[in-house]
Order: sequence, then structure tokens, then C-alpha cells
Amino acid sequence: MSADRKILLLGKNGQLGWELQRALAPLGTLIALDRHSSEACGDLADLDGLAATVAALRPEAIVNAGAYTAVDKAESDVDTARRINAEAPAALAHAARACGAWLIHYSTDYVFDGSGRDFRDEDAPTGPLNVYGQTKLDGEHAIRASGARHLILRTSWVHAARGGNFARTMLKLAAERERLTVVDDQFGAPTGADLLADLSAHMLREALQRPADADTLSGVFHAVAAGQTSWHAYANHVIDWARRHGQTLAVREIAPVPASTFPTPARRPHNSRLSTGRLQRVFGLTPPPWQAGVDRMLAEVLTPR
Ligand SMILES: NC(=O)C1=CN([C@@H]2O[C@H](COP(=O)(O)OP(=O)(O)OC[C@H]3O[C@@H](n4cnc5c(N)ncnc54)[C@H](OP(=O)(O)O)[C@@H]3O)[C@@H](O)[C@H]2O)C=CC1
Ligand SMILES: Cc1cn([C@H]2C[C@H](O)[C@@H](COP(=O)(O)OP(=O)(O)O[C@H]3O[C@@H](C)C(=O)[C@@H](O)[C@H]3O)O2)c(=O)[nH]c1=O
Ligand SMILES: [Mg+2]
Repeated sequence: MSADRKILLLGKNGQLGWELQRALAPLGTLIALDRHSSEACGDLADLDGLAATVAALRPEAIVNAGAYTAVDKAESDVDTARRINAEAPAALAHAARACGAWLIHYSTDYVFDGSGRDFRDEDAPTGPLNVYGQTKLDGEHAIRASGARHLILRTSWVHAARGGNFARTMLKLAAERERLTVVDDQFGAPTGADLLADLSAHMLREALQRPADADTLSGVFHAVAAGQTSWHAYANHVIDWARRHGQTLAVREIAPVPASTFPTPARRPHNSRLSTGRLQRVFGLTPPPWQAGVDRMLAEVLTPR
């Protein structure tokens, strides 16, 4: 790929942003920003600043890994969540449209209401249960309405060795407490930030190489690891792996509980199963089982160096 092709990455230091710094690097010249960057505005709260950054750089692709991801906090911090998750993507989409750039953006299983037991397709009806999910859905809608070429990857239960996530919370709690309670009636697929970054790079490369097919490639894609689990079974998997690999943990019991007895400010969907058929059909990409990514992440977190 041409080295003078500019790719703008926002949110470079989150779980996903960090992996995208690696995965996007071979596709061109990467300009990676976070909210504190001094070379250009990368603050997602500064909509005019974002527009100015895109207008000055005129990248061929904008990849937005930044988001307001504190699901419970969003319930009482609605304005900030909306600014970062809905208004910033809207501003990026308009700027992308103006310079003909692709916009790569990420969304979530939390745009759905979680009813039923089936794996959902991209065109299944949405119905977010919480502020985070609603603001992420509003971001999707703004991008689609902008007319910009876009790839929106809806993912779920993201983990990485670097960053905050459920698996790392379980490892910490298991070291401190004898008993954990973990919900066993919410189902989904833990998805590695490394996998998501690699899927993104493959998709963007294809999109950049096939400008005539922009309309058929553009759209929403479910991008999650294969298979399914509950948070409770995921916690068991993480703790079993850690024990088998020599960790000494305080935990003796991981009690399964219904979400109704684990009160949180935000409601969460029971069924977060997403079907990746469209990713396979359009881009020929087949995500591996979730366990492979989790085990790799655990090896990175727990293996002494
Ligand atoms: N984490 C998950 O389980 C899931 C995530 N997603 C989506 O995937 C994407 C990546 O998530 P993930 O990497 O896990 O999230 P993280 O929370 O790890 O990273 C989010 C990043 O966004 C940055 N950010 C927040 N506010 C601003 C701002 N005003 N300006 C610039 N940067 C900002 C944060 O920076 P700082 O550290 O400075 O706050 C952080 O680096 C997001 O779109 C998210 O909605 C979808 C499903 C599941
Ligand atoms: C810490 C803890 C959580 N839980 C429950 C709460 C919740 O239902 C579930 C997961 O907790 P978390 O706080 O990791 O959940 P949450 O932050 O809602 O995770 C979500 O983040 C956003 C950004 C997404 O887009 C989603 O895909 C999803 O990954 O586990 C327990 O049952 N026991 C515990 O000890
Ligand atoms: Mg969380």
C-alpha cells in the first residue's frame, strides 16, 4: 500500500486503539491521536477541533477507536456520553464525507434489547436498554445519514491485555475474595481488541483497494469472536486458566446469579449474540472461537517475563 496514504486514528490509547496502532501501520502513514495530542486536535469532545484536524490532514481513512465506555456512569453523565458517542462520530462523518475519506467506527451489542436467544443480524431491530447503548446507536445513525463511506463494526465484551475489562476485573477480585457472584443470564462473545483491530485492517485494505465497490462494502458489520458464553462461564474460564497456569487465588466459589439480583445503574441485554455472516460474505473473514482470544490475552497478562 502506498506510504503516502494517510490514515487518521482517534482514541489511540484505549484497548482497541492500542491494537489498531499496530494493525493499521502497514496500510500507510498513520497519524494516531488521543485527547491530549498536541500535533492536532484528537479530543472527541471538541467537534470543531475534530473537523479542523480532518480538513488539515485530508486522510483517506479515519478510524475512530475513542468512545465513552463507562456503561453505568453514562446513566448519570448523559451529555458527555452523547457528545463522545454520538456527536463526535457525526462530526467525523461529515468531515469524512467532505474529503472523500472512509470512516471506520465501532458500535456495540448494547444497541439491542437482548430479547430472545437467537444470533442477531445487522438489520435486526435495535432497542437499547441504557444510555450508553442509545448514544452508540445515535452515533451509528448519524454516520449512515452523513453519506460518508463507512464501516461500522458492532462488537461485544472487548478484552485486551492492556486496558480495563471484565476478565481483568475477575482476576483481581479472585485474588482478593473467597466468593464472587457473577450473572449467568446474559450471553455474548468476549472479543479480543487484537482480533477486532486485525479485522478492521483487512476490511479497510479491501475498501481502499476497491473504490468502485464502495457502496457494496459500506455499512454495518457484526464483528465478534465465534461462539457464546455467559459472564459467569467466562469468569470460570478465566479463573480456571489462571489456576492451571500457577496463579494462587483466594476465590473458592463463583456463584451464578440472575442479573435481577445484581443491581447496576444501567440495564444490560440478556442476549448479546451477534451473527457474523455478513463479515464472512462481504469480506471473507471468519472470526475464531472466543476462547482462543481470551487464552492468548491471559497468557500475556499472567505469564511472568
Ligand atoms: N469495551 C467493550 O467491552 C466494548 C467496546 N465497544 C466499542 O469498541 C470501541 C473501543 O472500545 P475500547 O477500546 O474497549 O474502549 P476503552 O474504554 O478501552 O477506550 C476508549 C478510549 O476512548 C478515549 N476517549 C474517551 N473520551 C475521549 C475524548 N473526549 N477524546 C479522545 N479520546 C477519548 C479514552 O481515552 P481516555 O483514556 O483518555 O479516557 C480511551 O482511550 C468503542 O467504540 C466502544 O464503544 C463495543 C462493544 C464492547
Ligand atoms: C464486576 C462484576 C460484574 N458482574 C456483571 C455485571 C454485568 O452484567 C457483567 C459485565 O460487567 P462489566 O462491568 O464488564 O459490563 P459492561 O461494562 O457493561 O461491559 C460492556 O461494556 C460496553 C462498553 C460494551 O459495549 C459491552 O459489549 C460490554 O462489554 O458482569 C457480575 O455479575 N459480577 C461482578 O463481580
Ligand atoms: Mg465496563
